[in-house]
This record gives sequence, structure tokens and C-alpha cells, in this order.
Amino acid sequence: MNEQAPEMPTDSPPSGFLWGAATSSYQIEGSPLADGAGPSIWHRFAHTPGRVLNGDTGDIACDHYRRWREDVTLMASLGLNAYRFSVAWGRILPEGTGRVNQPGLDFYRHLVDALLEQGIEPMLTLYHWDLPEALDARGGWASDASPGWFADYARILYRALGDRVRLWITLNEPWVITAGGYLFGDLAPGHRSQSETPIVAHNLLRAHAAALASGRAEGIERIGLAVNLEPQYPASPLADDIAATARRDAFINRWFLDPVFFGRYPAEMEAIFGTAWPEYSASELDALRAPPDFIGVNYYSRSVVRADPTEQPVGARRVRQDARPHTAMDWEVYPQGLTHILAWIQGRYGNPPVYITENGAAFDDPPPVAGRLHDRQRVAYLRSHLRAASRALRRGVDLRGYFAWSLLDNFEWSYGYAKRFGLVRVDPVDRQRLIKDSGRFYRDAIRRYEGRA
Ligand SMILES: N#[N+]C[C@@H]1[C@@H](O)[C@H](O)[C@@H](O)[C@@H]2O[C@H]12
Repeated sequence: MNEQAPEMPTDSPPSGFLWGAATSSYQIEGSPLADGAGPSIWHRFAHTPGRVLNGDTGDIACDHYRRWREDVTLMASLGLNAYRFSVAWGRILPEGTGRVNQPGLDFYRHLVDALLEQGIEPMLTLYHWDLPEALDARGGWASDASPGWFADYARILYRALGDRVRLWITLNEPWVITAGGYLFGDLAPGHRSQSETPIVAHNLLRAHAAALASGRAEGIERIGLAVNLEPQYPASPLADDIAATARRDAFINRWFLDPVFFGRYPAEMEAIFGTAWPEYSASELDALRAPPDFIGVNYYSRSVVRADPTEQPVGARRVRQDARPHTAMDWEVYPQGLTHILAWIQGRYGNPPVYITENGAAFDDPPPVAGRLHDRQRVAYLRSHLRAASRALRRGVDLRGYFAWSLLDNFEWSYGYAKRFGLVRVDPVDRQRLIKDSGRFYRDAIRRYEGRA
């Protein structure tokens, strides 16, 4: 596909720039209970009738647990020099704590070694939503003990893989873990509790700090935090809309980053949660200060915000921008928002190193024809967002890499397999992989950026 690659401010990106793709364990691996693994909250959630569209589960997913060698070869054929994946906690510690399951460790060690053999830098996410069911039975992230569980689990992985994995992420999207799993209830474990929500968020922040500390003790030098960020724009200059936008910005963008960088929550949180917001001592807040060595930015879209008292707990809602293109998730395609959010990080948190750890789009792909899949909308999305990333580089943002979401069509949580984000198609029947035009475009863009085209 002779697509013009996006322009870059310089002939090539900063040296060492990472060109990757991202996945997560429950979404691609399948075989959730193989070789001694313990079940996760997503295994239970997906097998609970009515929780996932079409009754889909991750029992097979992309069958990556068995096809991982083929997938590493696929990554190399795309010219990736990095790959972001997550570890299923339950494969390492079937009961969440205690006994280590060696076959689980071996699976990830073999995967990492195969990546390194292909010159592909592994970026390992310790937690991407699949908490061991055994820990949820003990209170899960609402338990005061959860940070200790997580630090112990992290330490096992640091010791097993710290000599070959250089880039670590503690948590993937703590906001989605909290809001999806404990406030709105559309994600595992499916709670809907305004009182539990701030407690879970606080424990996740404590867990991040604990895992950062245990990593430092093991000599791990590059530990990040991956956050979903969504720039918020007021629908009008009305004071109510401006205030609603500030509340939603605090709720989505600052709730987790402010504590880890400043040791304080955004002032808006108490107004959002009211009496459900706990009292924290100065020392409890200061203990959250755990600046990551880099921020992982998961960017998909923006929100245009209007005040709406019926939309709780924030009192704000998104206003759909009908005049603009939207993805199959009904998210507005807004590449400028990526530049804006990267510049916002640069200004607010002191220009920390940043990786775009997820960026991509679901579209209703056409069927393959003669061995090709022409996903033109996804090619356009990638091109516009790579350009937006290059504009951030031009502003001096310390951007170190870009990971497309996702390498493979995979299990899209409560949407099951109905929403497809992959650069590579996965056949729903035989799981055969087929590189889409977007995968070819990304491969060609990498070559041009790296001056190899
Ligand atoms: N939805 N959606 C796509 C994508 C999801 O598949 C990832 O697992 C999350 O990290 C993040 O929400 C983004």
C-alpha cells in the first residue's frame, strides 16, 4: 500500500525511539487455566451471563498462549522494535499470593527471550485488570492488604525477568480499573459503589508506590504508570460548563497523576464524591508521592463537556460532536487531542519521559479480499495521530515511543470480540492472523521514520 507516511519534524525521531504495539494478557492469551494458572476476575466475569456481549469469553481469545512464537515472528515482520504486553498475575501466583507457579513464569520468560532474539524491546505491564479471583475473594483492590499483595507479586517478576526486561509498568489505567470495576460496574469485578470507589483508587495508588519501591530495591530503573488521558473541552463559555469541564478533567486526567507527582488529590474530588470521599492525613497523602520514571499515555479521543446534574457523580456529560468522524466505539476521531494532552503533561508534571503506550481505533473492518484487508479508516486514524505525536515532539515533549493499540484483534472486555482494534486481523473461527493495510502502513511508516525506506 503506497500510503504517504506522516511528516516528522526532523528526518528521524529521537534516537532510540520505540515503535511498538500493545496487548494485554486476558485479551489475547486464551488458555486462562493452563499449566496451573489460577482464575482471574475476568474469567469469572466473562463466564457470568449478561456481563459480556454475545457471551464471549477469553477462553481462547487470540490463542496467543499457544501461538506466541508465531506472533513474535509477526511483530518482527512489521518492523516493531518494541512490544508492550501484560502478565497474568494468576499464572504466576494462582492464589494471588504464596505458591509460585513455575510454568507461568516460564511462559513469560520464553516470550521475553524470543522478543529479545528479534531485537524487540519488551515493555512489561504488571497489572492489566486480571486480578486473581482468590484475591477478589479476600476483598480485592478494596482490601487494605492489596498494595502488599501487588508489591510481592511485582518482586517475583522483577527477580525473574529484571535481567532482561528494562521497561516496566505497574498499573494499566487505574482510572478504568476504579471507575469501570467499582463505580459504573461495566468491568470486572462489576461493583457499583460510590463509597468503595475512592478506597480502591487510594489502594491502587498505594500499590503503584509499593511496586515502585520494591522495583527500586531490586535495581529496576525504568518503572512507569500507564494512564488513560482524555482532554476535556467546555461545550460553551458558560460558567457551569467551564466548572463541569474542570471536574471531569480532575476525575479522568488528574485523579491519579496528581497524587503520584504532588502527593495530593485534585481539589475537585471531594466535591465529586461528597461524603463518600475519605479524610486523608498529610502523611497518607505524602505516601502516594511516587513519581514514575515515565508516564504511559493511553490516548483515544477527547470529550466536549456540558454541565448535567443528572450525570453523577461528576455532574457533567460528553456532548457528541456529530460533525466529526467517530470510531466503532463511538469515540470522536480527534488527533489534536493527543498533541494537547502530551503538552499538558509536559507543562504540569515537568516534562517527564513519556511513551504513548496505547493509541488506535476500532472500526467495522471490511472482510478480507484476495488476502488483503483494506481498513482505510484505521490507516487514516494512525496517520493523523502519528502526525499529532510529531507535533508534540516539535514542542519539546520528551516522547520516547509509540505503541499502537493493538497488535491483534482481541477480546475487548465487555464488548467481547465485537470491537476490533488490531493492525492484524484474527479470524474468529481458526484464529489465523492476516496483516491489515493498517499494519502495512505502520510498517512502512516505521521504515520511513527510521530512514530505512
Ligand atoms: N476500549 N478500548 C481499547 C483499549 C482496551 O482494549 C485496553 O485494554 C485498555 O488499556 C484501554 O481501553 C483501551
